[in-house]
Amino acid sequence: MVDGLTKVYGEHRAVDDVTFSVEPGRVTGFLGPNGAGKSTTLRMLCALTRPTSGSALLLGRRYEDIPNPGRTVGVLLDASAQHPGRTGRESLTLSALAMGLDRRRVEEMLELVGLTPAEARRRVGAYSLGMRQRLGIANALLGSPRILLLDEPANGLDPAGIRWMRTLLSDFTSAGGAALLSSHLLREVEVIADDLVVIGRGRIVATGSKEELLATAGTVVRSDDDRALEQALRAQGLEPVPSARGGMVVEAQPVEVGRVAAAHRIPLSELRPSESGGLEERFLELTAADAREGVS
Ligand SMILES: Nc1ncnc2c1ncn2[C@@H]1O[C@H](COP(=O)(O)OP(=O)(O)OP(=O)(O)O)[C@@H](O)[C@H]1O
Repeated sequence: MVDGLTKVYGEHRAVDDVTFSVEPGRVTGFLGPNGAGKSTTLRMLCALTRPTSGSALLLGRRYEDIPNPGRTVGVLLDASAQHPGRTGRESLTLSALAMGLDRRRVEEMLELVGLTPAEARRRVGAYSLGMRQRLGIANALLGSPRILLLDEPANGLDPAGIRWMRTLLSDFTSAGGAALLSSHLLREVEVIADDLVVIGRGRIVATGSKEELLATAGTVVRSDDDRALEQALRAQGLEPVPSARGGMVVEAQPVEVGRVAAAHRIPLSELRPSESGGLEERFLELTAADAREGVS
């Protein structure tokens, strides 16, 4: 779906050779720290930003080549961008008319996202962020699309709202839909997504099923001299990644890491399998280097 996608702003590679696909029947979480390139990627997918190179296809076609795109792909990029002067119902009705849909669909969607008739009569300008997100999701689902692209849809939702969204998306994917949703919060995505695409500084850092990424065996190691240990590990062909919590993470068994440290007489203060911290630890490790470089 996204192949070699790149967006360069001046000298800055906001999205750098990004390749991934979103499978039907699955919710794919697009995870990365602020500024990682998530929104730019989503904007390129729906033709709001022109790629510098690479391609972004939806069911084999570019967004701009899809006739009546709302019936193929539902998009929510910025819930706050909805017209503040219109009521929720007006906003959905206009979209329904533009897509050639029956007005009854508007009522169905209002009900689906839990906006009451009284709320639907209020102007969007008076909505809370959570209500705007619900309205935005209703808008995205209006045309019964097969693909959903949602940028930070859980923003503004409380924990109950996030559970609601999980159910909604799981109904969508059970019917064969493919959903891509971005988030900078691992906790949100962990609850909702089946697959993960992790991005940092415009580049893909990891992709796979949530379980796969959780299960990736690794070792957390900390020593008196991390620099020397890092060099020793690299000399063995290993690739230690500095951890956000100090020390480093290595894709190898603890015993293997321990042997390298012993051979170089480097005292260790910590040596353990990394799975314990789950995806969070992995996310922090994967993005630690990006975050640090971003600060300097
Ligand atoms: N129109 C633009 N002109 C110049 N730089 C841009 C433009 N749009 C985005 N960028 C830069 O591209 C990088 C990626 O931004 P993007 O909004 O895609 O990140 P993000 O992962 O969605 O983060 P956030 O969650 O903060 O929105 C950032 O460094 C941003 O400053």
